[in-house]
Amino acid sequence: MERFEAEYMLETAWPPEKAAAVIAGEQSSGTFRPVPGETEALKARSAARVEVLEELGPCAGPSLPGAAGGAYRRARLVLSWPVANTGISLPNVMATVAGNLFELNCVAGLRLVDLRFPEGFVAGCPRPAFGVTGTRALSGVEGRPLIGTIIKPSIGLTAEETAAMVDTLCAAGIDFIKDDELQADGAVCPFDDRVRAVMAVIRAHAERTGKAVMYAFNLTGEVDEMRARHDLVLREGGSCVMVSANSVGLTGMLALRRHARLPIHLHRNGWGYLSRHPALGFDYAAWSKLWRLAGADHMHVNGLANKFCEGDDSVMVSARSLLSPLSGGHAGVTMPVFSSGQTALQAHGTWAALGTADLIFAAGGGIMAHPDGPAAGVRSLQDAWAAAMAGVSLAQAAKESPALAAAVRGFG
Ligand SMILES: O=C(O)[C@H](O)COP(=O)(O)O
Ligand SMILES: [Mg+2]
Repeated sequence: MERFEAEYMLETAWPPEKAAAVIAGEQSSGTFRPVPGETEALKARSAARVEVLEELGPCAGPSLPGAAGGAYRRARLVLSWPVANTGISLPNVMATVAGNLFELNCVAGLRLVDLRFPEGFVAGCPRPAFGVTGTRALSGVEGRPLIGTIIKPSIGLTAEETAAMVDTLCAAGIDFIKDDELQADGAVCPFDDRVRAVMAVIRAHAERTGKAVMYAFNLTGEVDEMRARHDLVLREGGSCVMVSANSVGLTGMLALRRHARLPIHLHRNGWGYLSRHPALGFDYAAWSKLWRLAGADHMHVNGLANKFCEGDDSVMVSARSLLSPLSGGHAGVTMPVFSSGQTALQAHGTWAALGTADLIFAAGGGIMAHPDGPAAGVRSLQDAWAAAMAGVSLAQAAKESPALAAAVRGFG
């Protein structure tokens, strides 16, 4: 019988084998007491199995409140479940691998670090329809990152003001623009008005230059709303939609994916409550796999020297995980979106650390707050990336690019 696996970092004061057995029981056929129907035959059919339990040594602990007391230690724990328990159902996999187990009192810390699915499960999920290749084809950008921005101020601009900003950005040669996650369908800038106003500008530039800038419209909402908003973007000639993962959940994402004819740009806002404590929640590689299986074409990974708490190494591990195949038979690559406090100053480091140009590099403040204005902001990012990929240092490139020189002065 095919099984899927979840790997955890477990912290407990209980004997680890006992804690592992309780977690496995709680997440499959068991509960706090044996119950009459829990026969050996049923357990053989449906119980979770402890595949690996490797003690990693003592720790100060407890990392989390409310845990049973004693001498705390850490262990690497791999559990498996029969696919028959959930079927090919990502919402139910989520309840299984990341459900009640986090609040068991034998758990002093628990972090989901990886998920592994059999080929048949991966094949049965929708997966990204566009990924890197499809995004490049639609945006016409090859051989370098898509240079992008987030409309700022995030919220408060009208549809017409947003379109005017898009006009400036298109004239400056930007590749990609997105709504902020706070801008969806509010009274000041209704979704439909924004799409119509922005797309008129994008189409006008495309007629002139032959290049249609990719705009990720934030359609986050209820399922019917998201479908209708997607259809409007498609009718207006748009090439991308954006959704907030944690707001719509896997079910909302799957409904959108099954309907969508455009790339889905997945914003991970809320990631902090899922990951910020190192002994709780998810590693990005595990969490993002569920969204990749659900069909995310682009996913956020922060960026080097970002404005949040995440360190550079973690950012790069996340980005590389998106570019790694989902399984032997299905690449399902999702394009990493570097966004959060990015400016022209992080291009060299990003290129050196990632070693591929298959990314979207999105700077909101880094373009809008450029000392010489948004058009110079776009230019500074273009010049920084061209220099980085040509092996020209930032200092050298800044001598030849006034926009880059101003970025170094303004953001350095
Ligand atoms: O939604 C995003 O990605 C952020 O708002 C990034 O904005 P910033 O580039 O100004 O940090
Ligand atoms: Mg934002």
